[in-house]
Amino acid sequence: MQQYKILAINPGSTSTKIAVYTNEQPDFEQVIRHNADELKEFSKIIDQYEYRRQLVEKALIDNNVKISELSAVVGRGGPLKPLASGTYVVNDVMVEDLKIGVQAEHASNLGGLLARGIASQTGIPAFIVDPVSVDELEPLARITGMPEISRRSLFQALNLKAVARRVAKDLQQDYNSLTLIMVHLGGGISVGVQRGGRMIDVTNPNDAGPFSPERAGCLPTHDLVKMCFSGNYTISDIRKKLVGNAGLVAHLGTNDGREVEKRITAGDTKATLVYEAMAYQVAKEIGAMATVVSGSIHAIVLTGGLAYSQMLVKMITDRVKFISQVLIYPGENELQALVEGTLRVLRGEEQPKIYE
Ligand SMILES: Nc1ncnc2c1ncn2[C@@H]1O[C@H](COP(=O)(O)OP(=O)(O)O)[C@@H](O)[C@H]1O
Ligand SMILES: CCCC(=O)OP(=O)(O)O
Repeated sequence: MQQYKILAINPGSTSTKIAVYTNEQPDFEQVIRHNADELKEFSKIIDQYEYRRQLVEKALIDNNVKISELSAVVGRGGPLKPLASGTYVVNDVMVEDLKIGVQAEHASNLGGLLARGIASQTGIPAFIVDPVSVDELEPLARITGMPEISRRSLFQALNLKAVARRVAKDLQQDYNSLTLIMVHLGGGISVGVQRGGRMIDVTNPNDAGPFSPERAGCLPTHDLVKMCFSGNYTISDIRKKLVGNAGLVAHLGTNDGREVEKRITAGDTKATLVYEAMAYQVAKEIGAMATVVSGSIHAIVLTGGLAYSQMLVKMITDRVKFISQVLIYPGENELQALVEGTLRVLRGEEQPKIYE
């Protein structure tokens, strides 16, 4: 079998996760942490490019990997224009959109740029896989009660698509024949319904659905508008109150599910109420997504870091198990998903897509 060596890069707000795989086998995985003081000097996320590139290249040297040995480099894709699921070549048009943050500023915009920057040194291909702007929404799912505002498809597509493939394999079913409710339980939470290989409805973790460890989720609109016009907050304050300083962080001062569970076990009633409320909102959204496909579902799938939590998983499962079986795939496995998407293209199992 041909051997492919692939560097995968997943930039997050406080870390850059990297891995080198030979085919499906990891040679090494490393989390490079960026402390808040180091990041403070960059006014925009995009300005961190050079700083993060140098750290990735140092990690390759530390792990005895030469760029010249690599077959391809792949990065997590950011909020680009709405696009179909798949593996994309990082081309000039994409580079421009990643630089300007065409739908939003997000650390994942650095993924394609870092992949291209490193790959171009030896002329190997650079890819992204299932960026957060994968958009397969049905027309019905886009409409709101305010014609000027449509619902947008932004979610943890990379993990949810990879896990849906794994579920199909484990159930020995064709990926395109399954109807699944897919739930990413991470720092942000998204709940979607995938039918025929397409995520036909999904909540954007940054402005809808359940609250999460660090995001506010769906809010009563009038109260939010009143807060925005109160004169007490800048736009940046409000953004932080919605994403970053919201959810468990706002209620309990931590974004760590393990810490919350320690408090619950020690008898902290506030922690219990807030954690249960988060599970309640996730379950309610799963119920809503079940109506999208009239209840005809093969499985509800829970994934992401919080799916490691037996306590949270039980709280959710107790409320939704009447709908369908609940399958648990803990972790976010994004580096592996990037490598899998790249291998499908290098092996000719899938055509690479071109971003326009
Ligand atoms: N064993 C566990 N029990 C409870 N919570 C956990 C556990 N492992 C991870 N988490 C929580 O999962 C969340 C992070 O999930 P993850 O999918 O890694 O998020 P993201 O990639 O969005 O930052 C954090 O709140 C973390 O505390
Ligand atoms: C922008 C939507 C996807 C998202 O929220 O991803 P993270 O949870 O990784 O920030």
